Amino acid sequence: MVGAGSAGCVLANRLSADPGVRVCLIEAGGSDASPRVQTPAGTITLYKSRRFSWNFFSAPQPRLNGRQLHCPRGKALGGSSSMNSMIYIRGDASDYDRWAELGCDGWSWREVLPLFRKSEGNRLGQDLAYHGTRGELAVDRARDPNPLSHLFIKAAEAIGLKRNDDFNGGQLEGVGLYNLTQKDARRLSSYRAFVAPVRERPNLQVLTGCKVLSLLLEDGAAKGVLIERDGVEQRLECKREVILAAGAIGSPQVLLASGIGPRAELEAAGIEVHHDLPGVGKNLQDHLDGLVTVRSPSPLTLGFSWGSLPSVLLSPFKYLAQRKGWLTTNYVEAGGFARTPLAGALPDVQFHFVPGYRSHRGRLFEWGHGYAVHTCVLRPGSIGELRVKARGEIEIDYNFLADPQDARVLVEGIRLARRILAGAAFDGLRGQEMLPGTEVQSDEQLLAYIREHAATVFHPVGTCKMGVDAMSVVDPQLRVRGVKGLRVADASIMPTLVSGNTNAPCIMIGEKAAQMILQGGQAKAEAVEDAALAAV
Ligand SMILES: Cc1cc2nc3c(=O)[nH]c(=O)nc-3n(C[C@H](O)[C@H](O)[C@H](O)COP(=O)(O)OP(=O)(O)OC[C@H]3O[C@@H](n4cnc5c(N)ncnc54)[C@H](O)[C@@H]3O)c2cc1C
Repeated sequence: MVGAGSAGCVLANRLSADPGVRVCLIEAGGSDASPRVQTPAGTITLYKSRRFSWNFFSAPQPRLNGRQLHCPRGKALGGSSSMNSMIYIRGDASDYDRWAELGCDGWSWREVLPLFRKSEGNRLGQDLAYHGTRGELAVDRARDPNPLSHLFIKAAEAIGLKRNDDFNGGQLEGVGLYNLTQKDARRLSSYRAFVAPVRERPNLQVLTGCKVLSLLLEDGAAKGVLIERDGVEQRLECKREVILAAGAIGSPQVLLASGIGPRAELEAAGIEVHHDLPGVGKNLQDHLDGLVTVRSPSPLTLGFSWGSLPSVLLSPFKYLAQRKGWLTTNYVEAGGFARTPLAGALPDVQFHFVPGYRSHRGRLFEWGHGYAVHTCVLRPGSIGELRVKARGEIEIDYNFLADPQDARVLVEGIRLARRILAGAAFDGLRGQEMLPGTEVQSDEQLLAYIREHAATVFHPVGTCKMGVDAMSVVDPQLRVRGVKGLRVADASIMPTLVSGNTNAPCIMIGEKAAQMILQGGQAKAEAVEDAALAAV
């Protein structure tokens, strides 16, 4: 298995639970044993970390003033679940029903809900029709939410948005506190939930610091992988199958480097074509996001100032002694889903409220206080692609705003976010709006602002699309079309982007892949037994 991320870790757990299956989990990154990873508030120090992040940047985006957008992905045990903001959201039931309508049998909401429930260890007493309590993935609330997170909810209710105490309980729309993948105020990555507790299994081997360069292909079948460790290349062969779980950038990159992809592009990059599969790297989708950020005089908000110095200095002690205080925050404790005037029956934007100042200069830290709302386009129409370059390198082209409707939705979403922040709940806390800035009001001005400042909320998916059409890369059993012994199971297989954050859906994809592989193995064993009996 390639990649110990959100999907890879659950898959490694489920497969190795069968003593008859031997699993080798290969991860390019290293250990996750760092307070920056394990402490929720450490999350923002990871985005640009050279140790924990693949710091990808996109190709210049022509409709975003030629800017290259940052695309961090986790590079450590746990993958992106070791650097993400820990929000646990599944999306809308209709997301999965849409996959089924596109020909992905077995992936409708009714069929995937039991898999979400299986891995979940819900600690909030939420509706058992939707939630599991016995899974390894603890799901909790922020341990010590900032008072402003509650104010955001109050202000949103005041403009008519519904309160939602469970975004995963059958109704996405509304505002509330997010569920988080945390246990006792510590991050619970997919690695910590699913692999660390079973690492002693004799049939599970975990290799770190091993980058998979390409697949070993023989007679149209995957026989193993070529890895690089400490500058040395090595061949690892497998008996049964190779599973790529290297994420929406990593998995197509390995396929393309192995000569599996669009023929013309591979040839242009000087890569020998093993299998012409035109969909590899195509269908890239992500949530484009616009920020409203406001200064505040209040040291209640997260931020550095002389006023907040005592609480900042005390925070490590408060965390260690009580598991409370600043270090418990994931910075996006509250948010929700709303319909702009352009929406149909379903929400078209998601909010992430930050009870701290988000820099108007794109910095990680700024002196002083404030609060912010991120607003993203939930069901984007713009579709991008990954392109392979010489030496197998990848160019990420989101193609943002190719669909002009995305810009219109984002303009309306930012307006809605501003209306929330204008509410009485923030009176007394409100300072100057730094972005977009109060002078930015018309559609044209807001669009210009988006072009200059929009970013993503780090949810790339779809680059090894599951489906039954000519552009699909894997079939609904996640087998790579036209190559034997090879599957993909991670964010890349999503045919369409789900309406929400993507970690929980990736964990579900890992569960589903394991279920299909184990059932397939079972069916094969039974067929051999039947054949043997028939021969007697
Ligand atoms: C900063 C950030 C914040 C986010 N916040 C949230 C959030 O709050 N909630 C949420 O639901 N989602 C969030 N996401 C998104 C979510 O975490 C990801 O969509 C999800 O983790 C992806 O899972 P995956 O299994 O597809 O891949 P990953 O978890 O990215 O795993 C892929 C693994 O493969 C490894 N790998 C890649 N290439 C190779 C190779 N060639 N050889 C060996 N190993 C390789 C990587 O190092 C990585 O460990 C966030 C993402 C980021 C980056």
